[in-house]
Amino acid sequence: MTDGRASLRPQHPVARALSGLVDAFEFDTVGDIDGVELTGVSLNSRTVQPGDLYVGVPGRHSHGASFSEGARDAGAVAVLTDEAGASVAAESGLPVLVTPDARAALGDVAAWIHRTDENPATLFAVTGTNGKTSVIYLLYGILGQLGVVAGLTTTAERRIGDEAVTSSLTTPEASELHALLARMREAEVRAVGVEVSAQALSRHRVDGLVFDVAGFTNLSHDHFDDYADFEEYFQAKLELFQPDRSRRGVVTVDSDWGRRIADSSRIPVSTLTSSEEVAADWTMRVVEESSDETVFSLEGPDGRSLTTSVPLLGWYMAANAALAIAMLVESGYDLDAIAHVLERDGGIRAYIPGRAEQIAGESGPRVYIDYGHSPDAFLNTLAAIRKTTSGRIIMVFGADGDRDTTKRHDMGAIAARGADAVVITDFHPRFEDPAAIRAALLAGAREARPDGEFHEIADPRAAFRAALALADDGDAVLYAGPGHEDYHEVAGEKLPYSARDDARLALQEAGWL
Ligand SMILES: CC(=O)N[C@H]1[C@@H](OP(=O)(O)OP(=O)(O)OC[C@H]2O[C@@H](n3ccc(=O)[nH]c3=O)[C@H](O)[C@@H]2O)O[C@H](CO)[C@@H](O)[C@@H]1O[C@H](C)C(=O)N[C@@H](C)C(=O)N[C@H](CCC(=O)O)C(=O)O
Ligand SMILES: Nc1ncnc2c1ncn2[C@@H]1O[C@H](COP(=O)(O)OP(=O)(O)OP(=O)(O)O)[C@@H](O)[C@H]1O
Repeated sequence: MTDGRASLRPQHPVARALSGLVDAFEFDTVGDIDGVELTGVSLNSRTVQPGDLYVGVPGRHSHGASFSEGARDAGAVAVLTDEAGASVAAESGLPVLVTPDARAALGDVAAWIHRTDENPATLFAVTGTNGKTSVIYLLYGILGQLGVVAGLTTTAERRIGDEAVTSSLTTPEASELHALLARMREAEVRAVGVEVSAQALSRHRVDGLVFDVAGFTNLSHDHFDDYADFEEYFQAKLELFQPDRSRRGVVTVDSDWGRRIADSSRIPVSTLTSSEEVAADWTMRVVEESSDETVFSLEGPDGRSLTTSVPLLGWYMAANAALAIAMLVESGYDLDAIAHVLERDGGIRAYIPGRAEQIAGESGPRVYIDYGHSPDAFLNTLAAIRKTTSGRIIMVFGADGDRDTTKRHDMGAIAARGADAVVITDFHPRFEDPAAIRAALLAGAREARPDGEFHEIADPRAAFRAALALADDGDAVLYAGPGHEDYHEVAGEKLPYSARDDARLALQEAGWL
């Protein structure tokens, strides 16, 4: 990983001969490959471990091949790169394998080194703009209730049973993903949930795998820094629903994007809806909503159904849970068996770190820490809180620096319309001017609601305390953006900051907790 966070690798890797890799992939070579044994693979010199193949690919800032000497010093035994990187890689003295596009080769190479095609677990993938992490945790929770040893990888963490490491990327690079799957196999994991971003599909991160079931949540405005427009973003997601990526799919068809995925996919697809107006194979209906639980029913294609609950706020969490259940059934689990364990346990058991996570005392306002950072996420979370709140909603949020700037206006506008008071603060300004980011959000808010109550407080700790001071018993404070994260990124530095911990502290200071 790029920021030095830990990754999970197999503890007992079985070495494979470099010459075998060269034969299997017909790579050109520079230097002597005989007798070299591989136990791992890394895309980053800073995470190389002894016995690794270091893969040097061109990046935005540099060509990875230029870090070959560092990789060698860390224990790499060979380098895989492209023509442009070959001569600089050879200066390391390591044997060099050459291929036209090393990133495109990485997934299959990592699968070969880690033998991830041998005795694979059932693989679930989820994509969509919002809800991916939530669906993966819900899948993981239900699998646990079914007694299945499961693993997951999401924006928040990579997890095998009680062992977890914090994620940097949403979807790991292929080198890390195959190592994780190999480690999971050692732990006898039989089902794995993988959160798949559009960027992962565009950048070969899930190459070398075919998912058993892929799920689609929704598509809305996000990542227009990486994709020119909706169509390009959609095409990236659509790739997951093709035979080289997945065997079957479950697609939420509540939007035209979902309908297009279902129509354009070349794998067998079941459809799912939460809307009264849409016909689909699976139908989810909300039965009852409260601040910390949503009861729903789900009817399947054969008329069988279940009614259960998810310990989370919002119709969309019921939709996410319905997608998880439909994916399990598509992979071969029996709906009645799922219904049985959910009834036994009084509903789905799942904890999703930092997604509408509630922090509240006996009295005082309910505080939600959320990861929503797109206009559609704001819209849904605010609507769900409104339904279950008798008092006012105070919303605190900022916007990512150096990421899609085109969504800021809508984020401000939706917050202004959906909340009673808004506190705009800093959220990972990165290398941008934080005041300019806040100004863009404020402009959207003021335009949508000229008479709205808006506060601008740069420091997130002070902003949250100001929001709390505006709230009373029966009110809700929504802090959208930081979710599970434990840092605040400013000018290339990750400063320690956990919104969840700080919210607890602020509630204590205010005498609410
Ligand atoms: C913009 C982008 O895609 N950047 C990715 C890219 O970095 P880069 O092009 O800046 O790399 P570089 O610094 O030029 O270095 C080139 C190569 O040299 C290697 N290197 C570099 C320095 C060094 O000391 N040693 C070394 O080996 C790097 O690992 C890289 O392979 O290559 C890196 C290594 O593969 C990625 O980690 C990095 O993802 C960054 C962190 C990123 O944020 N990507 C975003 C766009 C992303 O993928 N986001 C989605 C989020 C989706 C969602 O929100 O839903 C995701 O899946 O996480
Ligand atoms: N099905 C859904 N439809 C719309 N909004 C949703 C849905 N599920 C979750 N959200 C909203 O999106 C936010 C992010 O949820 P989640 O982390 O599960 O999505 P994600 O797709 O993993 O996002 P990211 O890729 O940024 O991690 C939630 O906090 C909530 O506000």
